[in-house]
Amino acid sequence: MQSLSALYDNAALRELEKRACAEPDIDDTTLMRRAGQAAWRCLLEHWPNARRIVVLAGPGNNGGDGWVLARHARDSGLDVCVVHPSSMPPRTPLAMRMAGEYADAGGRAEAFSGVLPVAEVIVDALFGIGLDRAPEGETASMIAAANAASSPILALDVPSGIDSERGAVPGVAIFAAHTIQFIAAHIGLATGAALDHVGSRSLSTLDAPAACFDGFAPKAEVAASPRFPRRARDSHKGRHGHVLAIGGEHGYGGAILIAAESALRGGAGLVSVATRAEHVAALLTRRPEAMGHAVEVAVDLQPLLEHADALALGPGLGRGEWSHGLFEAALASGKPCVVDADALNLLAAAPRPLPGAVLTPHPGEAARLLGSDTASVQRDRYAAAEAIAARYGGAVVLKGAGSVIAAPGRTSRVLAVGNPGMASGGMGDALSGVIASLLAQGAAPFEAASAGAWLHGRAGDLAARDGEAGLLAGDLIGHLRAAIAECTA
Ligand SMILES: NC(=O)C1=CN([C@@H]2O[C@H](COP(=O)(O)OP(=O)(O)OC[C@H]3O[C@@H](n4cnc5c(N)ncnc54)[C@H](OP(=O)(O)O)[C@@H]3O)[C@@H](O)[C@H]2O)[C@@H](O)CC1
Ligand SMILES: [K+]
Repeated sequence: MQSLSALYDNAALRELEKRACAEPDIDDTTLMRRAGQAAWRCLLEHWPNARRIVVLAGPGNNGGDGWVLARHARDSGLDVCVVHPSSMPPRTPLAMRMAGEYADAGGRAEAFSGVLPVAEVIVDALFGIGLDRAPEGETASMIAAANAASSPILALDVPSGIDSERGAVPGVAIFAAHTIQFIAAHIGLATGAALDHVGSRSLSTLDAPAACFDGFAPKAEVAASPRFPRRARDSHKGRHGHVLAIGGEHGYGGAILIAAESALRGGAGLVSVATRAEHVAALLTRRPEAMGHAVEVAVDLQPLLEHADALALGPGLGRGEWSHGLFEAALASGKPCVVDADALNLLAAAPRPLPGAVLTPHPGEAARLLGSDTASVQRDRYAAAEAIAARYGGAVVLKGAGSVIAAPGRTSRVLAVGNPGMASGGMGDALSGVIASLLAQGAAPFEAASAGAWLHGRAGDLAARDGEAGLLAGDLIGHLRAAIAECTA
């Protein structure tokens, strides 16, 4: 049974289409008819009162789906106009056939003249998985005109202009109210810039037989909510792990405080903090449950490392001599470790394999780890996360809309929780804390990364019920306990 959680790339979708067409009672025409009909049903479900619709039809089979929908809408008595680029009439045999059937039935179609007819719903069937470059000229104008109209847009398969494999938006792209995907969910619609364009999402499998999916692992999957066992009645703090948070250079005390508090709310039995002496009093005032230790030289870290089960290394760490010393001592301990913030920058400058670690870069830090640039990371977030995992050996959480979690030999996961209110200072420190907390409680790096990122996003969503703008890391941390409770058997 296919779901929106199993994500496929375009090669897989094309192969699935081929396999479906090899079934005795299915051919490519059947699939396109089913796609157009499923899209028509979807339109009716979302906009049952629409009387006038405009269908933007591109040259390929995505356009073909649009012509089928237009025919159904017309047969049902709606006022329908199909608009196609004047320079790009239907080009594939299937699209030509569906356009012909629509015309034979007396349907209205016109070449784009610069303005779109007025409509209550616009159907976007310009480009689907076949988009291979940024739309330009006339097609870019059609997309801009559709976005500028006040009508909601139903996108067929992919909002036109989106790279359905990578989530990137190379130029202009449709802002859909809803996107109905065909056969299987597209990996690129779950992360990055695409998220602002897809609207709500649904999937029609076009009744492709389940056997078509045999031997086909998804390229990625949407991270499911983690499951935690209920705590034993005779539990004690020694059973729930000891986190050591390391960071807080002069002038950067807030980050390490947030990481420590988040590690406590993530369920760790004990949390120690190794930081500059000036931050200890503030830490203990804010969170007396944490144990603050003034560490002025790396050697002071040794006894603390010995007692720790996992480390949160990097929040406010800085990049000076003190920072280097703590960074090297922490990694030399071989303890499970979250490497974040300045520790990622130190790692980028002195790369080494860290198989037991969880790296939590934002796109800028990811670019430094890969020796590339932020735009390249964002152009293919899956590839970037997987490349970091391959290069450094541990688990990776590439932060940003639709955070991607990767590790060598594992199917990548993408988060469907979280919200833009979380774009504020301290959120990354809170993520480090909760992942370190799970590492300390015994989770393996990939599971700690995935479960920690999910809890962080879910707590952010709970906090955002009071509004997104102005949401603070401290507000999110206040909801971690509830998020964990939701996931506890
Ligand atoms: N997979 C399945 O199982 C099923 C798939 N189905 C449907 O088929 C869709 C895939 O169809 P598709 O392969 O014909 O590609 P599609 O997205 O229509 O575009 C290709 C055309 O656009 C052109 N073109 C590309 N980029 C451009 C640009 N920026 N600017 C201008 N032109 C550009 C490109 O031209 P070219 O690059 O050759 O110049 C080519 O002509 C899929 O998304 C789904 O809706 C369903 O019907 C049934 C089941
Ligand atoms: K489309």
